[in-house]
Amino acid sequence: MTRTAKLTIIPPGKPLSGRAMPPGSKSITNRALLLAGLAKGTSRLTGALKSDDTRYMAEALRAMGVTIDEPDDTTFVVTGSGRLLPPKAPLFLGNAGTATRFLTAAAALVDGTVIVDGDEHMRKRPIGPLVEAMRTLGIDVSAETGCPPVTVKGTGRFQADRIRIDGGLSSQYVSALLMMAAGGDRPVDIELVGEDIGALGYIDLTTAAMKAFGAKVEKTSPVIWRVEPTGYSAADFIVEPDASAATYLWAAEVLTGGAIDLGVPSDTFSQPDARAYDVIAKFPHLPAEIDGSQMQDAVPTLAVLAAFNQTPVRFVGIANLRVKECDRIRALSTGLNRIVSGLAREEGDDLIVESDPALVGQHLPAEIDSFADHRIAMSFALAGLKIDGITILDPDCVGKTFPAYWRTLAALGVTYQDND
Ligand SMILES: O=C(O)C1=C[C@@H](OP(=O)(O)O)[C@@H](O)[C@H](O)C1
Ligand SMILES: C=C(OP(=O)(O)O)C(=O)O
Repeated sequence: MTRTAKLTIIPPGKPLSGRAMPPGSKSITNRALLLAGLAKGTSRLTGALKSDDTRYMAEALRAMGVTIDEPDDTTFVVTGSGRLLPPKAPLFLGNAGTATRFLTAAAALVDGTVIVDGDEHMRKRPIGPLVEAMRTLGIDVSAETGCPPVTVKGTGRFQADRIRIDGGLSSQYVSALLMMAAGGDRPVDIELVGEDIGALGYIDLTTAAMKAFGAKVEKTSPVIWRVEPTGYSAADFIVEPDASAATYLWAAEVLTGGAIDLGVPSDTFSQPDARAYDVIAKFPHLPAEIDGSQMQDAVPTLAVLAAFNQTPVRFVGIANLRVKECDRIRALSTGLNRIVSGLAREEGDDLIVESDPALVGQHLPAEIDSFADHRIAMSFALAGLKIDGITILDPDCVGKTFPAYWRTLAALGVTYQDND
């Protein structure tokens, strides 16, 4: 299939209203796929996301002997043998952080060699802290550059009472070790070390998914989780809609003064990004400072929204946005300044957005580089709802987590000029 090079958004000139469902959660789908793959028996995952990131996870599990059927667009039927087998070739995981980090740790449960690799973007995303933590358990694992590819020469077992991990760069390292730990042969304490961790809510998602697949995990202190060596049992599991995807729809609603029914109340999500709802609801009076540390994937949405706010907004607690699919702080400041020079600036790892409500209705032709990052493409599309001339480069990159994004906006009344 050929990729669309660019897409220009035509401001709808009216409130966006109607029904628009976000897809299933990427974070929860990739946890459930792995846990179902580690279990013995058949699990049925419904409401799941089918996108690049979850396809990479499913393909990797198939390469390790798991049977995965896909009876419809939102269901995976996963049959595991209780063991992952060594794959014949390196696992290629694109730029899926969850799949890459989770499978690196799970590879320790394989008796044989697993090479975990990704695309050129993933090969720049750090995995050193996870690799180091695994090494302290005597697992033979190496990542020459501190980023993928990672080679794990597992024996199917590991010896550990305690694993210390710094989750400052990515909470996914912690989630990966927690999910691995239930496959051990004695109880393990996973202890967070280091100053800070990105969204702790992702750890809660992990422990909730583990419990749904029969694991016993308990938080014994603010920084320690005890995992019992239960392994996993097959389960039927419902994946909730994706809260990060929901942020674009919530923002589209307030920006256009519309009424979009997502089919799911904002307070029923268990994912960290649902916190963004209350912030978005304050528009056009967003706070002067927004701490993005506990809702990181919502920051691009909030930053583009901030451009239309009554007053400037400083985003803090977002340093690890520099090691996501791209350097998101740079991508946001670059894109906003392309619309109007001076609209955003970086101060260390903070992003300051100089709001300008008068942007609305202007003709400001700007080509926005997505940097192959779905969230940059999806958030700048919001600017195109109010400014004439916004063109998103590489719009197909939304396929990472929200393949129906452009169609979803179209169903609400947004039209495009296809530049190809
Ligand atoms: O655990 C997860 O599902 C995720 C954790 C976050 O990443 P980091 O932990 O790397 O910050 C988030 O940005 C990512 O989209 C999904
Ligand atoms: C950071 C993200 O993804 P991941 O780390 O799972 O690649 C994201 O989806 O915004």
